[in-house]
Amino acid sequence: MSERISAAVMRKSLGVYLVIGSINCRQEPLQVAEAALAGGATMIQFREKGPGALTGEAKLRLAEKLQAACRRAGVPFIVNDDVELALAIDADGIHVGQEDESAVRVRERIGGRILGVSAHTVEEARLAIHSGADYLGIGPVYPTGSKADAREPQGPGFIRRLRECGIGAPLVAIGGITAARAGEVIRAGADGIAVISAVTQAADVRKAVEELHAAADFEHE
Ligand SMILES: Cc1ncc(COP(=O)(O)OP(=O)(O)O)c(N)n1
Ligand SMILES: Cc1ncsc1CCOP(=O)(O)O
Ligand SMILES: [Mg+2]
Repeated sequence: MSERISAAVMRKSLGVYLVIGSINCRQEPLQVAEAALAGGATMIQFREKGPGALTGEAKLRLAEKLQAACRRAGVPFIVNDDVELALAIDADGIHVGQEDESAVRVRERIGGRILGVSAHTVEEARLAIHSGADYLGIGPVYPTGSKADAREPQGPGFIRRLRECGIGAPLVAIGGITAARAGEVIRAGADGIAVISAVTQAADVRKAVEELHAAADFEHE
C-alpha cells in the first residue's frame, strides 16, 4: 500500500482543482479535462451525479478516460463519493462529504490514497483530520448552481476562521469560485480553489484555468 501524500505536495495539488462530471460539461468531458490540464489544472475530481448522470459501465468508461488523461499529465485523479469505483480503477484518491461513507471507514479501505473530506464547521474539520483526511473541502463559499443540495454559502470569512482556530491542514475552497473571487479565498487561507462551472461552462476552458491560476496568484503565498 502506498504511503500517504505529504501536506506540502497536497497543498500544491489543490491549486486549481477541477471537479467534473458529464452533466456539467458543454463539450465532451474528456475534451474539457484535457484542455483544463493544458491550462494547468493541478488535480481532477470525477463527480458523476445529478439528474441524467452516467451509471454502471458508462460511468466506469468515462472515469477510465479521465484518469488516463490525468496520468498523461501527471496530475492526481480523485473519485467523488464512489469508493468502489475508486478502488476498481486504482484512482489516486476519493472525496467524501458528511453524508457519505465515514472518513474513518474510507481511510481503512483506501490505504495511502488521497482522502478529501468536506467540512462545514470547525468541529467537522478537526474530526476529518483526526479521521485521516489529507485535505479539507470547504464550501460552498459563495452561491453555487452546480450542487442541488448545497448548504448556505459561508463566505471566505469561514476559511479565515478555520485557520484562526488552528486548522493547518491542506484546504481547498469550493462553491461559486470565479477568477474574480479566487484571490480573496487564497488570501483568506485556502491552499487552492475547486471549481466546476468556472471551467466546465467556459467557452475557452484552457484560458479559464490559466485565468484562475493568475487570479489565485499562488507565487505570492
Ligand atoms: C473539493 C470538494 N469539496 C467539497 C465537495 C462536496 O462534497 P459533498 O459534500 O460530499 O457533496 P457532493 O460533491 O458529493 O455532492 C466536493 N465534491 N469536492
Ligand atoms: C460540489 C460542491 N460542493 C460544494 S459547492 C459545490 C459545487 C461547486 O460548483 P461551482 O464551482 O460551479 O460553484
Ligand atoms: Mg459526497
